[in-house]
Amino acid sequence: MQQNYQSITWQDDHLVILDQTQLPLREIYSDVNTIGQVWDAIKKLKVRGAPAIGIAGAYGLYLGVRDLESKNFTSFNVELNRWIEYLKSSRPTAVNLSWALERINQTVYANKDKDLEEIKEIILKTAKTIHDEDKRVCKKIGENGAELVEKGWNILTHCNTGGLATGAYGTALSVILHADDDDKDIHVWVDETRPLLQGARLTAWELKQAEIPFHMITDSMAGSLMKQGKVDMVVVGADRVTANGDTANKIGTYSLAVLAKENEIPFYVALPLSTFDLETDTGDEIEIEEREPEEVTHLAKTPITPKKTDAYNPAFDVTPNKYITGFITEKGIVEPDFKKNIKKLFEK
Ligand SMILES: CSC[C@H]1O[C@H](OP(=O)(O)O)[C@H](O)[C@@H]1O
Repeated sequence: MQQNYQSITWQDDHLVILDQTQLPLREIYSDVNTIGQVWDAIKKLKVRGAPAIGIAGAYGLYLGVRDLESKNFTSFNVELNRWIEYLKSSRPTAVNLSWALERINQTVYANKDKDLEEIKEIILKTAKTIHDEDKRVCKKIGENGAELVEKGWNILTHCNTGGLATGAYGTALSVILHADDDDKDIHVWVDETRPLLQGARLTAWELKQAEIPFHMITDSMAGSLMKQGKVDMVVVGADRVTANGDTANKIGTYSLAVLAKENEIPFYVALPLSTFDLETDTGDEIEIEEREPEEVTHLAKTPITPKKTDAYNPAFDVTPNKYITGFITEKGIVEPDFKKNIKKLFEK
């Protein structure tokens, strides 16, 4: 299976990103040369999707320290951690950003006695490793998840969780890509995913590229399709899964999970281990990003409400673990007891 596009590429001495705000109408690749441009790209969802945000943040940290002329490691480390907090402020919910930055921070500290220029190169090398690992991990997630899919199934998915949202292949969409590759003759119901329409704009674009049959639906149609027996499986991505399996994901995911339970439809969350947050016990503690009301009151910058209309715009919601059938990871399928079995994923 070939994906002939990359959401993020490191090219010589800078990042090149596929600007996801321009898809599906325009495929615009932009050069990103500074940490500020990385912060802006993440904030404006030019780069988006939990794993892709982590990868971009890792390269962004290198761009932030590359030209530092610190007197010693201590002053270098102060600047490094200042940039880590800066990058984290771009979007708080997806744990992959803080996971990637913390991994680099720990690698730097383990090499603190090295020459500062060598440490900078180690930061870039670690960013590239995180990027390459994500590609392999997402392929494995797809292979593991495809085994759950039966021939002829109709699969419903939400938001965008494909190669655009990761290093390659994706998470939930990787399951769909690999099920199709295994000749499972699937069909996909693609939630448009208001307000930013990641489903309509990005998942539709990726499924067209993969030549996988799908129908676009409005978010409000999902329940009725389930009730009619037209959905065999729901698979979504995640931005942060806590130690007990509570899952933060794109707004609208909770409603899908409740509807799936009501209609006895398997509901799976596909994610890399880097999206689990074992430091957080339950979903009640997850910070949910609130975005500008204009994303709700406007469509493609055209107002769809009367002037000065107030709007509430949480980017994510939290699905309690009781609504989740299982987690599809690169290490296999995780089933309840989630607290126990998620912990086992991380045991050596
Ligand atoms: C594999 S991407 C995970 C996750 O990220 C998306 O959010 P956003 O488009 O705001 O970055 C969505 O929640 C996906 O499920």
